[in-house]
Amino acid sequence: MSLLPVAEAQGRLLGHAKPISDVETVSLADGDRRVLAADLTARLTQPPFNASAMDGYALRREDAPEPGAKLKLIGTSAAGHAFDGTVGKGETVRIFTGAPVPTGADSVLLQEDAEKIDGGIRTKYPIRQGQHIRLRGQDFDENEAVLAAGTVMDFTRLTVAAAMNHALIDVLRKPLVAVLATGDELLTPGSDLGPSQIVASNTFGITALVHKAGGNVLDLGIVPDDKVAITTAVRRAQAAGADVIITLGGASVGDHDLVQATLVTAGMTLDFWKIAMRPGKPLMVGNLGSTHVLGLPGNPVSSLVCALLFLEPLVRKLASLPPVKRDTMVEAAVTLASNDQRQDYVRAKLAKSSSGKWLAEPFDKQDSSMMKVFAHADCLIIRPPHAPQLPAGSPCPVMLLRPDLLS
Ligand SMILES: Nc1nc2c(c(=O)[nH]1)N[C@H]1C(S)=C(S)[C@@H](COP(=O)(O)OP(=O)(O)OC[C@H]3O[C@@H](n4cnc5c(N)ncnc54)[C@H](O)[C@@H]3O)O[C@H]1N2
Ligand code: MOO
Repeated sequence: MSLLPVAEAQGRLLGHAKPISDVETVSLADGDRRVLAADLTARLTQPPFNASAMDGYALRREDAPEPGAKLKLIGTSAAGHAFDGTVGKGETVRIFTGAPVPTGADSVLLQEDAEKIDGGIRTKYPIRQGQHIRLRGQDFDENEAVLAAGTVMDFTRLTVAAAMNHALIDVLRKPLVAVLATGDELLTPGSDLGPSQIVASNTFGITALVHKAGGNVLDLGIVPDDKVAITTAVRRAQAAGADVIITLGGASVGDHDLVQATLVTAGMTLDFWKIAMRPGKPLMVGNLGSTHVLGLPGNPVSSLVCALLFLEPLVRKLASLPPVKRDTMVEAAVTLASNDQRQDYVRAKLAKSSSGKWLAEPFDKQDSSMMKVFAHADCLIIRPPHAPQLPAGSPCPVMLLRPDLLS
């Protein structure tokens, strides 16, 4: 079987992915990073009344055409406690920020610009008609669609949703990703390991990536290299309504690599297997009905690189979230060797040069089982298939492991 180029494999996977349209209702407190399922319209006009923007005095501009006008104090309007009379000729009302502007008044004088006199105030500065008043509806009107369907909620949008008097919002259901680790050798972290046993670590990185990409995880745990056990776990995922099933390990060609055959027997249609990339060559993609199936290699670095390139964009597309921008250009800190037919993702550190340029320096050891190197890396240098040697100082494409690193 020939190896599929990375971009073609990504295109095929994402080409089949349809954004989830199921709707659920959540409280605003749970609304961060959720995607609005429908336009959100205001349930009230904001501000609901003409309100003072300052602490001072409400008055009629025509009563103070010049500094030095004397006005009689007839009452107080505070936030939550309106003055219910009318400001007449030559009168003023003490007013505080956020309080309703009383009927009759058309301007607010800052308290710093007023001199207190017996029974009232004297204005010290010229007054502009309408100054320091927030007009009713200047922010938004009742029934106005302030946030459009598809908006990703965040701190500003949650605040305006609350101001629109919504306690609950309708959002798109999050994709559910079932994660299944396979392998007789695997035990959960913290276990007492016997000879030839290792810790199953990949699930934790995959889970974090799925959460960041806007999905939920159903952890199916660890199952042995056994067709019945794998099938049982896959049926559990289907019964739970998983949108994506991730298998970890058993993706290659060994006698214990049963995942693909088991899934095909369980009804999976294989779309493609084996990608022209390093690490991650044995990646398998198929579907079980409407459920996407991604078989990731067992080697931790391979599984996480595959997850960055395939799972993260898939989950974000299903969740109607925009792709994460991870690709950028830096400079090669050292000369990079020519490449073979597999697109290489080389674990590298980023450092700023004295002239302010970002330089990528690969780690010496690149084995796809080496998690420490991956954890210390900032980026993956992308070496396209058959790339010639790249001299130190040349522009060099990288994929950032933490997208805000260079900002
Ligand atoms: N004859 C060939 N052998 C291999 C090929 C090949 O083309 N021909 N491909 C190699 C490549 S490339 C990779 S990558 C690996 C991937 O193999 P599998 O997906 O079948 O992975 P396993 O054999 O199950 O495991 C590989 C390695 O990773 C450990 N592992 C597995 N699951 C986990 C987990 N959840 N957490 C942490 N570590 C895990 C496992 O113990 C193995 O050490 O195949 C090459 N072989
Ligand atoms: O390509 Mo594998 O993914 O060597 O580690």
